[in-house]
Amino acid sequence: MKRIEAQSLTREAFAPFGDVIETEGADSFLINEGNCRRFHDLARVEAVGEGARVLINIFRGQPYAMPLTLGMVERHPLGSQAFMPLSGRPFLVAVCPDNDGVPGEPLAFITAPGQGVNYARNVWHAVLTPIGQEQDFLVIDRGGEGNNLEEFFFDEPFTIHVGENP
Ligand SMILES: NC(=O)N[C@@H](O)C(=O)O
Ligand code: NI
Repeated sequence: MKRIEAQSLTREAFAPFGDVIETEGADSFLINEGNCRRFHDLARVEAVGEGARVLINIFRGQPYAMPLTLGMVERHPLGSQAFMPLSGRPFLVAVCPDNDGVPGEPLAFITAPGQGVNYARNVWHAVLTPIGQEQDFLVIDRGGEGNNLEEFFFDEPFTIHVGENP
């Protein structure tokens, strides 16, 4: 199996796949008479198709063994999908470029505490991947009519490593 090393998550590196949700480097301004700072417009939410609406969910994810064996990625053709952890633990993110409907080699990222991600519509990604213990996430994605899930199974899985010396 081909080995993939997870890299630290940055807005720049993740930009082709969506948004990094974090306060660091974000536009912000004071509201509520100066008692609150609004970190503004952090990610682009998309919800298209018949009856499309934006859903706010909480996902309670179970941890995956590391290194991760990645055999399948998925995408949502009708909407974006954002994952914001409700605790400070890092989690694993994996995305793939699209080559005419077929995912290319994955890129893997380890989040820093306080970072979340928003997968842009139709971006190939691994399912929610907590590390080490159960973790809750606020998830914003698309509801409505139609099929919003496309899965791709790799002929040969990848192994994704976090923080090891290659
Ligand atoms: N299926 C579902 O709602 N979750 C996945 O889309 C995922 O990205 O974890
Ligand atoms: Ni998804």
